[in-house]
Amino acid sequence: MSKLLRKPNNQEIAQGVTLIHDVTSENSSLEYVGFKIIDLAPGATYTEELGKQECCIVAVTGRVNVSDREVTYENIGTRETVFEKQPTDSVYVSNDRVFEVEAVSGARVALCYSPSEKQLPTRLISASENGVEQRGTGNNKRMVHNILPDSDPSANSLLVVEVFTESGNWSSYPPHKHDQDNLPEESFLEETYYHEMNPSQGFVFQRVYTDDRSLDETMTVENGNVVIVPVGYHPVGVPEGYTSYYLNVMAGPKRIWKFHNDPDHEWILKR
Ligand SMILES: O=C[C@H](O)[C@@H](O)[C@H](O)CC(=O)O
Repeated sequence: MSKLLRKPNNQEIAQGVTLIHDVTSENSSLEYVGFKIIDLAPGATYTEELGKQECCIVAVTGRVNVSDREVTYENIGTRETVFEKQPTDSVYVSNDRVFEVEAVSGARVALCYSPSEKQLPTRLISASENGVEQRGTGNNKRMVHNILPDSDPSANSLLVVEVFTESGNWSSYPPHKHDQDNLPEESFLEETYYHEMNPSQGFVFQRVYTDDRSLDETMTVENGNVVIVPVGYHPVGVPEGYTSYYLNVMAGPKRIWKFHNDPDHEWILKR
């Protein structure tokens, strides 16, 4: 199995708290992005103390209360399944803070991390603030919810977005990359993909590859899998009959999303 593909790992870490994914710089080649998925039973609480990291807490499904022990955001979250396709609520918590997530209902929560030195205010990013984009044409259409885009100054290095791709369509396509710290041409952002499919037995194909093909992995990605994108192009293809969801976390030396399309396939955009 590719080292870029992570399957769900249901590890109960506290009463009613199950760790599904935990991508760190210790167990991956990533230096900027960290990512967790936790499932919380009703009434269960997850607490974490942040060092020099910031965290975007995304209520993927279900409802939670989020506190940094100074302010509490109650009953956040908007959906029982991501395939309701409506934006959800998130909370940004900066470095050197503690946060607590308490489940109001059964909940799945994404914890999206990146480096942070300058403590910024804790902030609710309400569903209504998500910028919704219909991106692409033909069989390249997808819907994007911008949760924490580079246009939002709330964070120091973190970018968070979720993407819905319908049956028979492609996303992150034409293939693009952002693995060079070479602005204004391109920024360097590591990335993680947390994938879900509807119906849940579905799969998508995701390729992660570099111009010189020193990295070239094509993965069958199933519901609940994570794909790690340290470098390279990273297109996703969705088979007929299924809807794809993924949550992206990006971070790098500069908080700018400036990607470079694969020149072999950029003609797609010029039809
Ligand atoms: O670089 C960003 C990620 O690859 C996705 O969020 C991608 O941009 C989604 C898309 O445009 O299809």
